[in-house]
Amino acid sequence: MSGGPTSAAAADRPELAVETHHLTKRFGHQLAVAGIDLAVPRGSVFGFLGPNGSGKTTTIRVMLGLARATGGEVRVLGRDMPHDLRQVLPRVGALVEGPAFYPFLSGAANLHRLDTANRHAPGATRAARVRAALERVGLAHAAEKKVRAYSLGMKQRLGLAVALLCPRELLVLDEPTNGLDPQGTREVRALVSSLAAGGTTVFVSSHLLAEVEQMCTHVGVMSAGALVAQGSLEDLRRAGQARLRLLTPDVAAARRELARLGVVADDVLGPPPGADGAAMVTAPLPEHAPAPETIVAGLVGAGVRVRGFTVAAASLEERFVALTGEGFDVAR
Ligand SMILES: Nc1ncnc2c1ncn2[C@@H]1O[C@H](COP(=O)(O)OP(=O)(O)OP(=O)(O)O)[C@@H](O)[C@H]1O
Repeated sequence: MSGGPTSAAAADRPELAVETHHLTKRFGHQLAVAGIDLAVPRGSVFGFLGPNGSGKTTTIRVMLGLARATGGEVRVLGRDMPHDLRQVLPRVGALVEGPAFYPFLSGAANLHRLDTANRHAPGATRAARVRAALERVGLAHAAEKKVRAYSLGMKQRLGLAVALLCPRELLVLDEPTNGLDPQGTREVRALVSSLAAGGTTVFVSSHLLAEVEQMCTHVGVMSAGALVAQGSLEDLRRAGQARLRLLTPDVAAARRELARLGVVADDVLGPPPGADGAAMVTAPLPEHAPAPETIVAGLVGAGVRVRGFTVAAASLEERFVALTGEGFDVAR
């Protein structure tokens, strides 16, 4: 089942591991995914970031052929989904909503069972692959333990091990650190990095900005079913508006001078403790604002006593809050 119009269209963008066009999913009247155009570069670690209920899992389920789109197109590894599901799925490892394990079987026995069900997996190497997958997720010591005695974090790791049983071109991980303690979270991050270093594209959803910042090269931001931003982490950082912070006792004069320079200050917060009557004036810097040294010169020239002055790029968090109107949980 190769060739045809599907492959021809996909060949237009062979650099993408996942590509969607106007992908839409409705549940009755509810629009869960609102016409999104995802572009996941091959070789990237793509963080699919968004608050709970923003449509991440639904998108992933449609990508993997677990749910049908209401409209739009999905291509995974250059092929049409769900049309080419049988060709695509053996090349994709997925951890979505935790696979069902038999509680009365050991972790290793569960992996054996699942691997046997995969007709693309060579039986001769099964035992070695199961061992290696358990080692990679740090479960070698619990290989023979029954899954009913596993903690939530251990089950999550076992789910990851399933995705690692065979080499894959693309790994799709839905909230892989859910249920893991900080140590487990670090290990998953390291695992994702080592997989990416080996050339696997990793698509990982998360509601934790800090997590995405630490392990991803690219990010797509979902908000209420819409993809509100997408690109490399660097691009998104650059797109954030810089902010000026000025510590001065001459607030009114500072605001006037800033306005003259085209910079509109935010409302001033109370004076910081011990700042000797000075207050912090902050302002977003428009794209064509004068250079910081010009602003300082203007302020000094207008008689403003400048006790502190910084210009800092917006943090990714500020950028995302601006995009989604919501805060993200920040992993500590
Ligand atoms: N099977 C379903 N039937 C009806 N509504 C659904 C169904 N699955 C998801 N939804 C709704 O679609 C919206 C998107 O849900 P989805 O699970 O994709 O979000 P999410 O970003 O993955 O959130 P979470 O991190 O909480 O899983 C939600 O409002 C949800 O209630």
